[in-house]
Amino acid sequence: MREQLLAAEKVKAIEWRDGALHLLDQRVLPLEEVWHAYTTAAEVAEAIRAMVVRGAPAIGISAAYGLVLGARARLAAGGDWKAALEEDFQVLADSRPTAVNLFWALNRMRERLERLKVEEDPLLALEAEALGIHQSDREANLTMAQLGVELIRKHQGNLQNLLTHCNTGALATGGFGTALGVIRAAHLDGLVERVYADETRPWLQGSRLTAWELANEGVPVSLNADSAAAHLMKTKGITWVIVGADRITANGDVANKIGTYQLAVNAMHHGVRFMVVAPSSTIDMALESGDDIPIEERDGRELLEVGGRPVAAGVAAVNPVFDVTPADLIDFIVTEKGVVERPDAAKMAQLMCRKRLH
Ligand SMILES: CSC[C@@H](O)[C@@H](O)C(=O)COP(=O)(O)O
Repeated sequence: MREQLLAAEKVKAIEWRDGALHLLDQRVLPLEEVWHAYTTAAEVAEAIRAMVVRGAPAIGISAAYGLVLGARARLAAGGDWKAALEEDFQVLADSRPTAVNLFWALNRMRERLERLKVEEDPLLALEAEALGIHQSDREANLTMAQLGVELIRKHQGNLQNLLTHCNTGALATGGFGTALGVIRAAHLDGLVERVYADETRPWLQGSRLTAWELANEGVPVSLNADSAAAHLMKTKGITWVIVGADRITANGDVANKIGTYQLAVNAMHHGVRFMVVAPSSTIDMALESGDDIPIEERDGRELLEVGGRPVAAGVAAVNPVFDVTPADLIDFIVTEKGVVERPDAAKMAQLMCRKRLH
């Protein structure tokens, strides 16, 4: 199946070429396909903050390349370039708070920096590390897609109606996708009747990105208002909710796009299985539980305006863009190291001791 999945890898959102980071602008999809080139760490940080690039793994990969750009400028400036590079680490780390992949990738870059030997070219070494982070995410996607499909096949063999939230596909990762990777692979395996894609207010990752990715591949997809999910679970024979994650804590709690928590509550009520798909770079064993995860709050204008026009003038808005699903509402966490069923602290610790499966 791996070969089949590789052949199906079409859309890319991140490219490193000619010494620059090229990002497909996710703010204007699907109406326009616009690429921007970035040549400084500060520009990459701003692209992450403004959500030109988004999705936990994609943010981490972009930050790693951003650090390479920072190192290039600091080396050219001479002097104590490693000390000066700390500013770039900081500006990239400050771009978004919730997805731990960002900090994981920056830590990996820092570790590589600390391991530099005198005879090594620092820039080549850091570039190789960033490329390695990108490639390993791509491979993790393929492994998770296979594991997720096996789970679906094991639990129900016939055609499935699946529901997903936000965008977790090629646009959000270095390769095939996490949750959407499982869904795409399930479709290739002939297991999908229909995918219900939550529109994912307020930023509309579902309408603008997930529906686009699935429609491009001929996957039968229907877009629905987020608030329709419980009704659809009751009336449309949905068997799985499949979502990604931005941070998973040591006890198996999962932070993901706002609205995920209510999906999990509803899935439990309706006997619908709940699968979280995320690479181990999304797991933060330093945090005991989801209560410790910093939840990003974005500008209220995302709610108060539509296309720049006010729709609810004169009131305040509260706009947390992630929520935390408690571990006891989750049936499976699928990672490239294996699957955890009914996650808890002991099972998460065991998972993290395992090697990657491929
Ligand atoms: C593979 S992506 C997993 C998550 O990052 C995704 O579900 C999500 O919440 C993305 O949020 P976003 O605000 O679009 O960056």
